[in-house]
Amino acid sequence: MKQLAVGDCLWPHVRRVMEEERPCSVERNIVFAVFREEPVEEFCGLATDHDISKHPNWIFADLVEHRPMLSVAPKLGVRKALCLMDENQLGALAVLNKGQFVGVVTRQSILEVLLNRERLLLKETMRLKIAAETNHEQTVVWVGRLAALNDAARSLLGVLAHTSIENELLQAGIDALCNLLDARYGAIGIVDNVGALTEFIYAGISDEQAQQIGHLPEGRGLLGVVIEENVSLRLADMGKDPRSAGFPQHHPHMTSLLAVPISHQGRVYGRIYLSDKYSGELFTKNDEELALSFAHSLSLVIDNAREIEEVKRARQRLDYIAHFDALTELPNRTLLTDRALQFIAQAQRKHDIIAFLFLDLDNFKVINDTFGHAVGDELLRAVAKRISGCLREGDTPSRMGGDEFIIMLPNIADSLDAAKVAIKILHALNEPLQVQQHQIYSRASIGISIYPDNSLSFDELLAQADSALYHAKKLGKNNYQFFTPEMNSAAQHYLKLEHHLRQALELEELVLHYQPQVKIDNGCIIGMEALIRWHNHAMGIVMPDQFIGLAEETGLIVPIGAWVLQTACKQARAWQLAGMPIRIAVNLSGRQFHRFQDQRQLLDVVLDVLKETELSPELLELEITESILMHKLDTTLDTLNQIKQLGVRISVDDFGTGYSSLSYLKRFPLDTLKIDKSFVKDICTDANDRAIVSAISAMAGQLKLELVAEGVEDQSQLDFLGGQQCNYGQGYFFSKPVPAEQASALLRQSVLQKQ
Ligand SMILES: Nc1nc2c(ncn2[C@@H]2O[C@@H]3COP(=O)(O)O[C@H]4[C@@H](O)[C@H](n5cnc6c(=O)[nH]c(N)nc65)O[C@@H]4COP(=O)(O)O[C@H]3[C@H]2O)c(=O)[nH]1
Repeated sequence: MKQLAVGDCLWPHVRRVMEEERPCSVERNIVFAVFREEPVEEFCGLATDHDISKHPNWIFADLVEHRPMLSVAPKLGVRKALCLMDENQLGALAVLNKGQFVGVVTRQSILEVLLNRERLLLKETMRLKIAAETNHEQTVVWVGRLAALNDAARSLLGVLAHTSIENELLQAGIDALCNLLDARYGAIGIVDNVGALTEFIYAGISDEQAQQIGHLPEGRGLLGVVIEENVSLRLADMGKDPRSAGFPQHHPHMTSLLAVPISHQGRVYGRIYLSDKYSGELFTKNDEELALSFAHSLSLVIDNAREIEEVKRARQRLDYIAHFDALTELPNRTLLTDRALQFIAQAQRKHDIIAFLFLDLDNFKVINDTFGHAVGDELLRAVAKRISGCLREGDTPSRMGGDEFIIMLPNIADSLDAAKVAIKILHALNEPLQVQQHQIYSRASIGISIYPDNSLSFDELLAQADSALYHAKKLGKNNYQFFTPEMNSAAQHYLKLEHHLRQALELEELVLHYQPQVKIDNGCIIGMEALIRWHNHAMGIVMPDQFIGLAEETGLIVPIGAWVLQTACKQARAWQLAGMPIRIAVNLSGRQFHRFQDQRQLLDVVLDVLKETELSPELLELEITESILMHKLDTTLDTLNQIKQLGVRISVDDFGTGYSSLSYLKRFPLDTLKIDKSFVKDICTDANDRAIVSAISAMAGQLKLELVAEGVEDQSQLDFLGGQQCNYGQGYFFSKPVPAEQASALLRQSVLQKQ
């Protein structure tokens, strides 16, 4: 027979993943082939379910990094591959052909192919046996074949002896043995150190029967004798043997029995039994030898597997000690360094930002001296927990020793995010910790460095975070500092803004200004856009561009947005009652829209406001951006349709600057497009802008959408727009956004002009 090569034994359960992915739910026996994006899908290693269960928080890049990168060619013989796996304590090897990933070979995939081969050989032998009964000459051939079969079985078992024990393999083993010896029933039972049955692999009986039999304690009946006395039994009618009393009653009736212990050097690991040949013949001495040979190999497998298990556990322990801090169970400096170097390498390609926070407790020495080391240790554990509770899943908190912790935040949007995490940690540590019977305040200081702004080198970044920490301590402790003064002042400004914005609604610092939207051919006002202004007592007037983003990030956009809607509708209702019914346009930002939408609130808020202010729905226009439309398409469409059904108008703001998919214009229930002011600005000098505005005008005309040109500042722009199918304009040429009173005056004037 042809020698088996690894290419013939590829494992079918292989999943391709990218190195930055994080394993989620892991099915047993899946092997992950890990690739990196550049150079084009380069194979970088394997990760198994075992690796993942050892390090559940690692991304694939971490897992691959800590596993020997071994690969074999498809033509390599299976024995060599098995030796390689044993030598390196690996359950799977990558198969590469000229550097290209072909697949994965595992112990089990090799053994399954071997067993299949054996089954084929067995079938062939049976065929020959039948032939031999009719043709005497064939007997010689059959004997030769049987010897070959025994050889094959031995070599298979020899291989088995080098592998770990797997239920599927035991199943294949008992099936092959039953076939080989023509037995109706058979089972392998493995017991643990205290004699309890841990595995029960059977053939010829139902699962239900097996369940009842498999749960019975060992040490009873004939099979108990085999284990307790470490002897084989070969009986013509087991019912006649008085020792069979207590044999599992749920088993189908058995007459002849062959039972052998699975033992090695006096230690019994279990037993194999076979019973009732189909032919009605009794088990022979030869049968017993074959079963014993199988049992012997199996005992080597189990012996080996238990030893490997012990070594593995010891290795895992060592691995853990090498990478984790024993006191807090956080990663230690070694693991942090490993991860940081990986993230930095990745960040170089992806232009990510990484923050390193160096944290040191402000009063640890005093606490240690006052309450003793046991309390100190417990405090450090509690602090580690508090720090971890402030972080996201991908962040790495680590302990350097003493009361020093380093926290790595990969993938932050900007350095301000690091400041926010630092504040969160400081707040968390400002709450007292209950350690034994003591309530302890353990405040901290934090120094922050940022990759790549401060440095590209990990060592330098740590030194910078340390020096920032020193600065924070000098400034009076319980605070954080960046390595550079610019970052500190940017963070301070941002936090000041946030602090004030949180109070802006309550202190009634927000007001709306209104900017007219004008019909180009007669100059009459047809609507007003509500634009928010913030008059802060300390900072003066703050424009929306400076704080809407912050409001979105902090979630303050929800109450602020509701206030804008309410105030604008109230004003529009007042104008309606004063005989000047015009449309009021209110901006909805992306976060505001989707945050509302997630909570199924947007529709409710609009309904409530319309009810409360009694404004006619057709006088309200919600301005949304193209990006809102492109996000969560289906739910967005639903929400907009519901809003539309109320009679409220919908317009697309800053049209032309967002995603250029035009298909949504047809799908969504839109009324108005607002051409972005950047196109209008150079309309008289830039032929491209002119072409864009003409195209948008023609398209809006075809789709029966109203068109408003934003940012109209002079007559020449207006003249050009007048020549297009653009009926409405908005901009400084007509009026800047003005407070409500001035807007009312403009409206009255417009009404008079109309009359
Ligand atoms: N250069 C120039 N600019 C003109 C002209 N005419 C109007 N503008 C300005 O262009 C902006 C138009 O508003 P937007 O595109 O909705 O852009 C708005 C909108 O996206 C957002 N915003 C304003 N108020 C709110 C609000 O209540 N809620 C939300 N979510 N966003 C708002 O802030 C952005 C900026 O608002 P503002 O600073 O008021 O700036 C306004 C307006 O003052 C002109 O002729 N030339």
